[in-house]
Amino acid sequence: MTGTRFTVGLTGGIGSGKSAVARLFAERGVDIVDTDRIARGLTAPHGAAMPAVLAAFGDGFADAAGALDRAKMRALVFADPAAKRRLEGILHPMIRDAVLAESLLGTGPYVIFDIPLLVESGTWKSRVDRVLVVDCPEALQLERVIARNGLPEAQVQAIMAAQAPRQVRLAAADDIVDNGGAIAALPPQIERLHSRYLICAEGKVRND
Ligand SMILES: CC(C)(COP(=O)(O)OP(=O)(O)OC[C@H]1O[C@@H](n2cnc3c(N)ncnc32)[C@H](O)[C@@H]1O)[C@@H](O)C(=O)NCCC(=O)NCCS
Ligand SMILES: Nc1ncnc2c1ncn2[C@@H]1O[C@H](COP(=O)(O)OP(=O)(O)OP(=O)(O)O)[C@@H](O)[C@H]1O
Repeated sequence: MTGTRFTVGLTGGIGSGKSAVARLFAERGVDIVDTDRIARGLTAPHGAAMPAVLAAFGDGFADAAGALDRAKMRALVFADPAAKRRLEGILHPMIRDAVLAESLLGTGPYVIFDIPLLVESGTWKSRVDRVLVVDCPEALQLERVIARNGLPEAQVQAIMAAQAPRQVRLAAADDIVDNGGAIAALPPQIERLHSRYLICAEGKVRND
C-alpha cells in the first residue's frame, strides 16, 4: 500500500479480544476503524443498507424502529450459508467503502482496521501493511462470548464454524497478540507492537 497512512489490519475470531486490543491502541492515539461498528450503523434505523436488506430478506427482518432484527438475522445466516452470502453481498461492499472513507479522516500516527473477517474475505490483505491477529484457544472464545452475550453455545459454535480456523488465521499473521491469559497481559504486548508500528509509520511517511 502506498500513498496512505501505515495501516494495520486487526483480526481474530469472535470473542478473541479484538475490541479490548483496539481500545489499548486507541488510548495511545491510534485511529481505529471498526467494521462491526460500521456494519451496525448501516443496519440501524434508516441505515443505508436497510432498503436493500429488506428487499432481499423481507420486511419481517426489521424491528419496530426500522433497524435490522439482529437476533433473527443471526439465527438465519449462521444456519444458512446462502443467506449469509446474500447478506454479505449487500453489506461488504458498503462496509469496504465506509472503511476507506473513514480511514482518510483520522489524524493519528497510523490507523488500525478492526476486521473480524480479514482472513476470510480476501479483499483486505492487500489494503493493509500488516496483519495483527488476536489469538486465544477456541474454548476461551466460546466461554467469553457466552458470558458477554448470553448466546446459546450451539449458536456461538455455528458462528465459529463460519469463520477461519485458528491455525489458518495464525498462518496469515504478521504479528500476534496472545490473549489466552488475563486482560492484564495485554498492555505490555500492545506497548511493544505500538513502538514498532510507530517506526513503520514514520518510515512510510519518509518513503512516500
Ligand atoms: C449477522 C448479524 C446481523 C448478527 O449481529 P450481532 O449483533 O449478533 O453480531 P455483531 O454484528 O456484533 O458481530 C459479532 C461478531 O460476529 C461475527 N460475524 C459477524 N458477521 C459475520 C459473518 N458474516 N461471518 C462470520 N462471522 C461473522 C464476528 O466475529 C463479529 O465480530 C451481523 O453480524 C451482520 O450483519 N453480519 C454481516 C456483516 C458482516 O459480515 N460483519 C462482519 C464484519 S465485516
Ligand atoms: N484476557 C481476557 N480475560 C477475560 N475476559 C476477556 C479477556 N479478553 C477479552 N475478554 C472479554 O471477552 C469478551 C470478548 O472480548 P472482545 O469483545 O474484546 O472480543 P472481540 O474479538 O472484539 O469480539 P467480537 O468478535 O464478538 O466483536 C468481552 O466481554 C471481553 O471483556
